[in-house]
Amino acid sequence: MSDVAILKFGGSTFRTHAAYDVLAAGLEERLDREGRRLAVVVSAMQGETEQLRGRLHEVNEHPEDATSAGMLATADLVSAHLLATALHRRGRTATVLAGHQVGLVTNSSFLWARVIETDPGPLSRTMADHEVVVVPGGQAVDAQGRPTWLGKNSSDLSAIAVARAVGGTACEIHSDVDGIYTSDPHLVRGAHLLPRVSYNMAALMSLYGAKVLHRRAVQLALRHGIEIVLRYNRAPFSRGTTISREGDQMAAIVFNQRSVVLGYDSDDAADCAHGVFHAAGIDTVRLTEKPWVAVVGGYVDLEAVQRRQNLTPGAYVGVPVAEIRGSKVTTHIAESGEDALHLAQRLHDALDMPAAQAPRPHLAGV
Ligand SMILES: Nc1ncnc2c1ncn2[C@@H]1O[C@H](COP(=O)(O)OP(=O)(O)O)[C@@H](O)[C@H]1O
Ligand SMILES: N[C@@H](CC(=O)OP(=O)(O)O)C(=O)O
Repeated sequence: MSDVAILKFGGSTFRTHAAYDVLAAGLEERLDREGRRLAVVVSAMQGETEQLRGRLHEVNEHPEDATSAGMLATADLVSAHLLATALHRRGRTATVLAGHQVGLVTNSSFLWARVIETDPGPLSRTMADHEVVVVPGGQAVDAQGRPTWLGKNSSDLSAIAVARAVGGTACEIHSDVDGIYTSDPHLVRGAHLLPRVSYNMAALMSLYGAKVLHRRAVQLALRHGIEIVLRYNRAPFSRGTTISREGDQMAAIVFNQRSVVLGYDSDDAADCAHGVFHAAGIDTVRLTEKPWVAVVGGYVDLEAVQRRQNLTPGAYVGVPVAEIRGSKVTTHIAESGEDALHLAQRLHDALDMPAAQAPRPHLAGV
């Protein structure tokens, strides 16, 4: 289906209900201009997924993963229907393909599910008689048809999976930034746009917590040769970064104030914890300087995971801030999320300095 454009709009696009009509107008303009059909993956309205998580935890502090998956994924479904109805109001043909309809089958790791099978049939049949097919991000089902969630911020991954299913060679990801910057442009002064980034570098940045793109989405795009184009989420949807096999040499400071480093008594214990988190689908980095593991991006009920997996709980060490120069990564540790911000700013200010003059690695507790 080469006449389909695949677009993803993140939660930052939907801050109000009026935003759905604004986006519908933008999509309409594109339909008229290009004549191509659109597969549009949308995220929940900003903050809605976490609101649902809060409601769930009010009723049960430790809900079962299958329940959380079923509940959290509904936020994106609501968003998909709001966009479809905004398009209908403009007289366009649009429909929603939810997780149980879209053809993505995952394993039964309900909250961090991995796609094991993609059936292109539902999308191609539905695209044949609709101008726009809207897909809620993050939703899928396991082999028994039970709802699964691809994880926090996983709409990017859904978008690449949709691109793959429709045979697309590019996927356009829209957000409140027009691309990947040398650090989070909302938090670090002087961060600048990187126009061409390689898959490997984008994956490395998201592994260390750059929220702009989901790590597994980048890996899936690399595997299937799908170019990722990052764009701003308001008309004229300016294009900032292209991710493909080629990218410029670059340096960046990556952090997420929700990430934590956990410390263990021995390297073996740290290796074991890393393996267990990894098997559960949770993004972690084994920091080799010490028996430490960085759990990246937050939104993990660490207490519950450690208890269920029979893991000795790791001790809080701090918040990781990664300095990436080419393929070399130095992880600095800040004492808190607030400190991580200051450390990131200092490291970013020093990015253009020769390595010898740059600040030495800062390891908390060392
Ligand atoms: N290196 C980076 N480049 C660009 N944005 C970044 C980077 N690191 C973190 N971000 C953050 O990622 C955010 C976009 O991701 P996200 O909040 O998930 O958006 P969306 O809701 O549109 O998917 C930006 O608002 C920005 O603050
Ligand atoms: N419901 C998802 C939506 C998502 O992927 O968000 P975004 O595209 O805004 O990162 C979440 O909050 O995790």
